[in-house]
Amino acid sequence: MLQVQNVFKSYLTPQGPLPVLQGIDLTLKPGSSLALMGESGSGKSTLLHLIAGLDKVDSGSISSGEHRLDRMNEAQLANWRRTEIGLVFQQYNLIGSLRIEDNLAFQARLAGRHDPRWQHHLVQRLGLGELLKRYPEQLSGGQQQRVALGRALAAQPKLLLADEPTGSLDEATSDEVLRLLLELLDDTPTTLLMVTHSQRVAARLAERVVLSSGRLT
Ligand SMILES: Nc1ncnc2c1ncn2[C@@H]1O[C@H](COP(=O)(O)OP(=O)(O)OP(=O)(O)O)[C@@H](O)[C@H]1O
Repeated sequence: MLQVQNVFKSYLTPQGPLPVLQGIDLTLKPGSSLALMGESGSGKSTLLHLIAGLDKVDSGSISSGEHRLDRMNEAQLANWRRTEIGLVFQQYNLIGSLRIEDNLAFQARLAGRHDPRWQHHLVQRLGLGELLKRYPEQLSGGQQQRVALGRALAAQPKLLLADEPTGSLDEATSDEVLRLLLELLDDTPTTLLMVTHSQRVAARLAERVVLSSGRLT
């Protein structure tokens, strides 16, 4: 279970501190799925980055079991990202110099959890079997995003953080990618936190929260 408690975060700007998160409370149960919505600039990516351990809170706590992210040093945060977090972005972020099969295995290898049988299962479920020897630039956007999902899930993360994962896809492709993701998550204890601007996408997840004026509603 991931718990965010009373989290505040500001950025320093030339005009002074810009308060972005002003008392965020959030609980993510294992296996749950939550859509994080809110206007552009409301702080959705900021919150995702804090949970991913890519940035630090000003105050408040983020905890997962006995792990306290807000008390981790850089090496511990790097380990948190490597072993517990799967990240998926709007722009796929595959490694251009690696074939699809090696992109898929990349994070699982880093996490020390490469499991050929689980990867094979993901390849089958995501329909990537014909594409394994290709490079990312030889794939469509929807295909690349399926690889990015496979890469994130291959490492069997506790938490999958997805920042507008269907934002670059047309409606039909977006629906297909989301369907595959939700089906795959049914087979795992992985929790999904997804930033989306789309009500259609948000409606497919179990829960929805909106970030506004630094707070969740
Ligand atoms: N590194 C930074 N330094 C200064 N200000 C920042 C930084 N990162 C983000 N901000 C500001 O913090 C606010 C929240 O940004 P954030 O990217 O979290 O919003 P968002 O809700 O994800 O937006 P979008 O939907 O447009 O992606 C914005 O006003 C943004 O300009």
